[in-house]
Amino acid sequence: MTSENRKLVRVLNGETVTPPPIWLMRQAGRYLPEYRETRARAGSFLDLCYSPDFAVEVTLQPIRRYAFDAAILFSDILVIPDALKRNVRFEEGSGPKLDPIDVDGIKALDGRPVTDHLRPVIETVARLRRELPTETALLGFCGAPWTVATYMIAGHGTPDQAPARLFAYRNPEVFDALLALLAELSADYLVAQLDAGADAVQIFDSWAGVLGEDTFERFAVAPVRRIIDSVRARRPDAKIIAFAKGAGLLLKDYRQKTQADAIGLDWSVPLSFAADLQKEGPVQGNLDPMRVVAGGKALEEGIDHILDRLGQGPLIFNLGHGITPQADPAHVADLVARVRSRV
Ligand SMILES: Cc1c2[nH]c(c1CCC(=O)O)Cc1[nH]c(c(CCC(=O)O)c1C)Cc1[nH]c(c(CCC(=O)O)c1C)Cc1[nH]c(c(C)c1CCC(=O)O)C2
Repeated sequence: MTSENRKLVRVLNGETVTPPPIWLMRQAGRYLPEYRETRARAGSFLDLCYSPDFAVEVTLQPIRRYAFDAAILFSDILVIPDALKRNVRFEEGSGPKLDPIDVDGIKALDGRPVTDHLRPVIETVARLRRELPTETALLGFCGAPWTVATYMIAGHGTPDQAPARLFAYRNPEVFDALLALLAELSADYLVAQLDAGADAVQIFDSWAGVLGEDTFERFAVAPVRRIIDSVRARRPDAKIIAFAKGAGLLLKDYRQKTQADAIGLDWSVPLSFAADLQKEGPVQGNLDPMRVVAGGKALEEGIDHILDRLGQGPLIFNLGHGITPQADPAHVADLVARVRSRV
């Protein structure tokens, strides 16, 4: 089967596919016992990301169980800061840690080694395309510059990204230079993933929701547009999903301003607004991950609301954010069965 016949790609081309293709953000992860088992064998989380054998294995695990319509490359958005020598590590239970960067550190950043550093990830993409069922789409991804920058500045996750917001107000030019560098490196990285066999790529702006109107334009929209323009200058047919979590009303012209093919929606986006956004093109989302933890009626109602409101147009069924470790794998099977039983 060729790329354009895979269901996810058909939707990205504007087609309404019934039932809609489904995949879940973080579908390879700690809710699966087989993931926890492989993770324990691999060593550190980054060892897992940089070992094509292990990364291929964990990417395939949720496909074997649920036959999702897309596999997402197993890696992390923080491999770019890791390639920039920010000493990224993942400590059990406390999230990612990096060496925080300051003005001088940003001025000294050297992006040249990034491509070499990320070669194992590109190898994983190539192997996945060979090993996946032919009907399964393969998604690559990167973090959006704003979201990646928030971790680089603070050195860890924060509830509101206050350190990055403050840094950006105090050092606007240096901050713009950081976003521009991250955009350029991310575009090269996405082109490499597409060339290795990814059918489409997703740009994760998980922290877009802490921005105001003008900073959303400068820090979220402009750098994502820069990535997309740079990728399309080289790969005009590249299919791109942009996910700006928490952006609310600012999603209104996000697709048009970034030129993304599809936009990802978190669960706080009202379905009436989502239906308006869908008139302009494909949308992806937006089930509350807690409904998958709860299961039963809460899960069924959430699925049905989305399919009732968005099922008549181009839709990629997904969660509104990543699946959590507490999710019961049996509830995921229920979710997939219910989406697929709708005609
Ligand atoms: C912000 C962000 C990160 N990473 C990512 C984002 C954007 C999406 C989002 O908002 O969730 C993206 C990501 N991270 C991971 C993937 C793999 C593909 C997939 O979706 O299955 C993807 C696409 C694996 C992962 N990335 C991480 C895990 C868990 C680590 C482990 O196994 O110990 C996985 C499976 C670690 C990670 N990585 C990151 C954090 C904050 C954490 C710790 C929080 C947590 O533990 O859930 C940074």
